[in-house]
Amino acid sequence: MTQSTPSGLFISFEGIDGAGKSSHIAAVADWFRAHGRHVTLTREPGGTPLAEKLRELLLHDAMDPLSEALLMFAARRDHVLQVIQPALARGDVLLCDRFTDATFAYQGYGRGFDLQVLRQLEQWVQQQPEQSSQAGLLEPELCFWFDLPPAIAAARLAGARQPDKFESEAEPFFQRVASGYAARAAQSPQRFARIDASQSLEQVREQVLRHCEQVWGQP
Ligand SMILES: Nc1ncnc2c1ncn2[C@@H]1O[C@H](COP(=O)(O)OP(=O)(O)OP(=O)(O)O)[C@@H](O)[C@H]1O
Ligand SMILES: Cc1cn([C@H]2C[C@H](O)[C@@H](COP(=O)(O)O)O2)c(=O)[nH]c1=O
Repeated sequence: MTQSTPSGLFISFEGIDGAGKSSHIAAVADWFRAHGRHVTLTREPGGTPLAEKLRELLLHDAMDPLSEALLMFAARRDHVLQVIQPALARGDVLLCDRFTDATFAYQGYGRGFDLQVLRQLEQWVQQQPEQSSQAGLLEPELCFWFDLPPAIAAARLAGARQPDKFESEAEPFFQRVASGYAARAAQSPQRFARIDASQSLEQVREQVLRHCEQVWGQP
């Protein structure tokens, strides 16, 4: 069950590396601020001092798929408790650069890690007490999914920055990750807004802001 607090709004941004999501989060933040909302901007893995330390390990150190999945969820647990739940309880719009859909796409589909184990970890980390007003699984109300063929993403990233462990993966890995996002979107179409990220920066921004207007722009 998707659950948000009465007034807090949880939105995530997803896609393969280089799909362009980070280029548009600030525009969404500005859109909500212009509509009178307080915005918390954060990211995964990361978002707290502990989770940022884990991010360094995750993005740069070789490890087996189980260690990678456990560290992703350990970072997430701290992030949920220290940042996400408090922000939603305050009624903020919380914009998160990646969340658990990334774990299913990268560790599940990309690495081939057991999806059932990921679902169990998700329950442990994101389940909120039944007796609380936010009972159910904590997850984004909406995920902006920046959909882009891996070959185009790779061309955009080439030379843009020093690649980390994930960005150094070859195209077949990103084909699997992309199929993971497509599968997640097919399973929960009401939670995903697919953005055609192959268009120009300006056109992509228009798609994203049009979606904001349609969903949250009405008085
Ligand atoms: N629509 C676009 N057209 C052309 N280039 C783009 C477009 N969107 C982003 N870029 C460029 O592609 C590169 C990757 O963009 P960005 O960092 O926003 O992607 P990302 O999805 O956040 O990647 P990552 O997840 O790896 O951090 C940047 O150099 C950015 O300027
Ligand atoms: C949350 C999360 C992230 N990842 C991967 C995906 C990216 O390659 C990096 C994060 O880098 P970004 O530039 O900040 O997007 O981490 C992952 O594999 N699993 C996850 O759950």
